[in-house]
This record gives sequence, structure tokens and C-alpha cells, in this order.
Amino acid sequence: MSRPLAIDIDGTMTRSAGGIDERLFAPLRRWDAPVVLATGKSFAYPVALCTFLDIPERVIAENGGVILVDGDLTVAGDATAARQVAERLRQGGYPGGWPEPDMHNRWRETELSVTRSVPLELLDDLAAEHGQTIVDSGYAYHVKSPSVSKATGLRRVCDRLDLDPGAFVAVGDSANDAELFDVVGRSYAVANADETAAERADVQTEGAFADGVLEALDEVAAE
Ligand SMILES: O=C(O)COP(=O)(O)O
Ligand SMILES: [Mg+2]
Repeated sequence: MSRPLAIDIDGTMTRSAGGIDERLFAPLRRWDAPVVLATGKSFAYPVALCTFLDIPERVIAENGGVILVDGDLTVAGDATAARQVAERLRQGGYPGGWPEPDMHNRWRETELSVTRSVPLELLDDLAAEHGQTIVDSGYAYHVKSPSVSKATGLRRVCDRLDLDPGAFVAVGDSANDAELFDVVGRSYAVANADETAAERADVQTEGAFADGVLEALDEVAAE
């Protein structure tokens, strides 16, 4: 019997060189419990992925800033603060996120994704000045409201689907998955996970990236 699944995208569903590992398409499409894509990517990306996977639109995007569950949309987070931090970065001679044209932030509704080439100390100071925190996905620094996370996103999803977060299994790879790992019934960190994710997960898979996801899915499906 399958359990509801909350799955991270970058570093988890992807191959080491990038791009979604196509071996995940069939098992996710067939999964006989809700599948929620939980990501730091901007809202458009996981919605598009649901469309192409042909699964219901159940999405926690922008590290909990935007949640979509079967047509029910919640926008949390602090878009104004994110824009102010972007402006301060530009004033300091840095990209206001990523170099233009910035496809990471173009369709972003709440937080700010920032290239990891920007000094973390500077970003920490700017974020704190605007009441925001930083989370590192391994792919980008995310300047976000401290009141949202993938875990707060999952709570919203659960309200909507009338499920308990404890019913969920989560799979992820990075610090931005750690709060999610704390609230689900069982959490898997793939073998390439960063230290924070690896420590906070219940289980570490032997396989990296999608191999780890397939391992987790097999284990859950066999129960
Ligand atoms: O957008 C990123 O930086 C990474 O997003 P992820 O949460 O899917 O790994
Ligand atoms: Mg990730």
C-alpha cells in the first residue's frame, strides 16, 4: 500500500548532471496515493512538471511560499522583502538574484533565489535587515520569510487533502528539506544529500539522486 509522498526536485529527482531522471516518470504517475512536489523552484516549474507527468497539481513551491492543491492556491511568504533584498544586491554591484535574463526569479512570486557566487555573509546581513532568512538548496541561496518552509506548505496541503503530515513519506537532498523531514512520518535523504538533510532524515538511501528515490519508493510500496 502506498503512502502519500512529498518529493523534492533538484538533487533528488534529477540526474547528477541535471534534468529529471526519466525513470521516475512511470512510478510517480502510477503512485496510488497523493504525490506532492516540494521544491525551492519558482511556482511555474513544479506545476509544469505535474502537467508533463500527468499527475494532479499538488505543489509546494518557493520553499513553501506558494502552495497549489487541486485548484486551491495559497501565496505565503514576503514578496516585498525579497524584492528589496534583490534591489540591495543590485546596488552592491551583484546580480539581483541571477544574471539577466534571470530565469530563476522571473516567475517567482514570493522569495528570492540567489546565485551561490554571492558572498553568504553579505546575503545573510541583507536578509536579516529585511526580516528574512537564508536556506541553501545546494543549487541556490534562497532568501525567504522565516515563517514559511516546505513543512508549513505540507501542513496546508494536508488541510486541503484531509491528511496528517505523519502519513507522508518525504524524499530530499538539502537543508531546505530539513523542516519537511521533521513533520512527515518517514523521511529519506538520498546519498548525495548535504549534511543537514542527511542528519535530519530517518533513512539515508544507498543510491544517489533518482537511484535513492527509486530505493525509497520500492521500500514504501513493499510495506
Ligand atoms: O531551486 C532550488 O534551488 C532547488 O530546489 P529544490 O528544492 O527542488 O532542490
Ligand atoms: Mg533539492
